[in-house]
Amino acid sequence: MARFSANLGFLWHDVPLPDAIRAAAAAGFDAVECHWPYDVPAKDVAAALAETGLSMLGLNTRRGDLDAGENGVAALPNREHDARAFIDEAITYAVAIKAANIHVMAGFATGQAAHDCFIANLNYACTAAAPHDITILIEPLNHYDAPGYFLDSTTQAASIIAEVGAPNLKLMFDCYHIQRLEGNLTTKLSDLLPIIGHIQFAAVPDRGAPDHGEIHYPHIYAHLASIGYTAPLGAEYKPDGATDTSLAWLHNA
Ligand SMILES: O=C(O)[C@@H](O)C(=O)CO
Ligand SMILES: [Mg+2]
Repeated sequence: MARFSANLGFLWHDVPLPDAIRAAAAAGFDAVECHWPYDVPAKDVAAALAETGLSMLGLNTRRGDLDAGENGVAALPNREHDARAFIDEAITYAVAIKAANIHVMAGFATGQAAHDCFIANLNYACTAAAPHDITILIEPLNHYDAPGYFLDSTTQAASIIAEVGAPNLKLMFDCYHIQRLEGNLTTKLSDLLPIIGHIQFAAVPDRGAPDHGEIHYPHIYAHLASIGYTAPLGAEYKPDGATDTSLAWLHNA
């Protein structure tokens, strides 16, 4: 039977993070994950996790200058100082709340200099994270929602993971983004299984609850079980209204 992690960047995003953790536990999720928890003291998040018994699976590095529309800086040449400060900050926070994964956000960039910069920053992140048993994740984002994002295919992600060659660098396979970019989810999940560190999902194309749209998720759950993937799947969707009224898919899974 599939297990699920509530992505609190989208689910219960309207309540403080510790309360969102409690809500996810009450709803029956097996774990939680978040985007950018940095405004909340780590001790408050750790206390809610201890109280509920849930694990925080992951968090993201900061995006950078939001007013300037940044969406990560790790592939931005000449921003190494910020990229590494964000990586250090994410590791410190992840250690405090015992989070297993950090998604290092690449940003809007293209070309060889961006590639070289991303590789160097990922090397830095993997080396710094390894003593804490933290895995670094990279996530291709679809170019409808995030046009110009540096990482936009599974082929590119697999090639970067091979080039860095660190055992703690893995792919965040977000079924929503990969369906919009490439499709062929069943085969891609099998082929990429050795480098997958975490899986997320949502309906396509509206990014709503995973109970409608062009992906039949019960097939994906069964396929993942058949290939031995048993980690919680990250429900990273945008509820149409209150999160609590969007959970029929969870109770029917
Ligand atoms: O899919 C997403 O957008 C997220 O997983 C994320 O980390 C923020 O861009
Ligand atoms: Mg995602």
